[in-house]
Amino acid sequence: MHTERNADANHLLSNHETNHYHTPSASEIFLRTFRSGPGIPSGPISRSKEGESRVLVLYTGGTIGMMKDDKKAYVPIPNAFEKYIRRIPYMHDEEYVGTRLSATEKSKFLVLPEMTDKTRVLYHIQEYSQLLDSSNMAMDSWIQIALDIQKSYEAYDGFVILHGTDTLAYTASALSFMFENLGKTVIVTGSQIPVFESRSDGRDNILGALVLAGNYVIPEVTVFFRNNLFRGNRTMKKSTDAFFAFDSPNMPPIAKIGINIEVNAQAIFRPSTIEKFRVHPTLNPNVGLLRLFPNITIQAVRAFFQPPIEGVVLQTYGAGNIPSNRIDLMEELKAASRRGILIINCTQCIEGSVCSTYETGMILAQAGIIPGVDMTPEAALTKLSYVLSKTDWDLNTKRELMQRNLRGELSSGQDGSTKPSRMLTNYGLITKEDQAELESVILPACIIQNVIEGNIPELEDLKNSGADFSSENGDFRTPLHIACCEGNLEMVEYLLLNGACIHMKDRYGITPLLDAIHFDNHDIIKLLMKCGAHLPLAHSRNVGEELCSAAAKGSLKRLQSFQFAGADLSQPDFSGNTALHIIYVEGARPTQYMDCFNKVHVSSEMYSPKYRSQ
Ligand SMILES: NC(=O)C[C@H](N)C(=O)O
Repeated sequence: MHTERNADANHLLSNHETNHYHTPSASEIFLRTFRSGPGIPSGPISRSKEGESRVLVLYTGGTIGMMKDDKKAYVPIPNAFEKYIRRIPYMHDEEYVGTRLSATEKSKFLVLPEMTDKTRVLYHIQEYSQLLDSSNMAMDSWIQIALDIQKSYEAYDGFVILHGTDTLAYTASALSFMFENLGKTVIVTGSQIPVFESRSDGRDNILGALVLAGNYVIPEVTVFFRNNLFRGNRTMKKSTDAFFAFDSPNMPPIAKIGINIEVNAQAIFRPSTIEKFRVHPTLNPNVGLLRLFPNITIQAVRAFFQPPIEGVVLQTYGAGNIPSNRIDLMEELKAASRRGILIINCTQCIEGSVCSTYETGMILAQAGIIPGVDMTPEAALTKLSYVLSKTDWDLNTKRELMQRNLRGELSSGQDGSTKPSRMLTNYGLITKEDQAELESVILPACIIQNVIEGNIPELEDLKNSGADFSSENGDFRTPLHIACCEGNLEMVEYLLLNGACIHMKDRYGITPLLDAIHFDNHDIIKLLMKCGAHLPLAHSRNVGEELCSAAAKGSLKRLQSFQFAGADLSQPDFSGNTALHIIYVEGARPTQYMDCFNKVHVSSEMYSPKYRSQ
């Protein structure tokens, strides 16, 4: 859109090309620097990050690990997958393991070789005792996967689920609902040809999934297939034999792997609550998918709506239409809805949404059938199963939630368009091209500046312009890192409610929680803990060092910071001393610190000089 200001800016720019005496304005400097300045690469830049990330791979079965049995049919083979992967040099760096990992870690972890990506990805493959073709998987399998991730949630940075492709879209959709307040990356992948065969898509799929899960915080259940990362509850299996077997027809991929990894930050479904991650471990099995077809008999429909059914996804024609001349059918649907059965209207088309454009669609909405918008049948069915299993929600709440966008599974009416921020407009940078080129450079810097200044109204404006509050600066530091150092509790709360991820690490492996600890911002530490922040496990030795150093300096405040962050205060430093030893040696009265240590088992041994001298 051209406005007067924009016209001014263009005028200034064209003037500049002809007028040598013109002094460039700030907007021109921005444009010249970032639009065509030398040395500005066109794609994302690879930056290296210190340290390692840990990914848990849950291997549930599927073609990826199958071989042919004596009847020449593919079946999953136990205890073969990891052995095979360990022998592939691009999947496992034996040398690194030999020199860097402890004896117990060596047998547990595989490690990806050094790449241009940010961290070394260590991964542990947990093979299920009963490997399944995904056609044999059902709700109990989804619950088991969810609980396994919950059990290991704090020990890993990200999760990869190896799964058969046939029912993968159901599993990914179900997990997306069962994971409440998810803060880490969960990727489901599989393959069309087993990894053991020379021409397999499985090796690339697992490699890509590991690189993404180990380097990016994408707090969603996603599906990685053939270089594309899709939102899990938007996916469907679209091909029985192509390597490009999955697609998300109503949503572009969240990330694409090519020479560069391109993550579409705008597409990520960000957190907007201050709550800890938890798993909702039950699902209601009394749900079904009913696909209409011309001449469907009323007996078939009636049989479908018999108890114990509680929820039905009705797959209708086109934009959500049903034969309006079938009075018997409409009466049956109305009666079922009156009995409290939730009926969701989803299209049989692969792409698009249901709406009330036609009389044949409008009658369904009028009969109390819930519009499923653009949900896939897999998403609608698993969402129904999740919603119906909530015992503390009444029927109206369940009806309402089926229409609400819970995990990015349906388009909520906003077209995703953004308006230019006041800041860019003030500089006259308001054309679409200006925005696109500059937002990746200017918006993150503006966010950080406003975070430092505590300017929430300005951040609101930037948010409406599409600013991403999880964006990283050159050192991978996010607005939340900065706010935690600044000690502005209100700002931290604002960021957490508006898409900031608590688990993002900067170049040196520092999380926002560690920043809040280093600045002894106790209220912020408590708020982050409420949101599910935790100390990185790989940091435990350093925590011992820091505790001892705090004790040596007599910093009760720092010890309390670690206490509020859930640290084990009896953790030793590299020489085996604990903070309590140091306090004792320094001659401070231990009672002064007792409030901090009351949860620590203080044995007389821990005080003894004998222990200290070891
Ligand atoms: N490609 C595959 O993984 C198909 C297999 N039948 C499964 O779903 O387990």
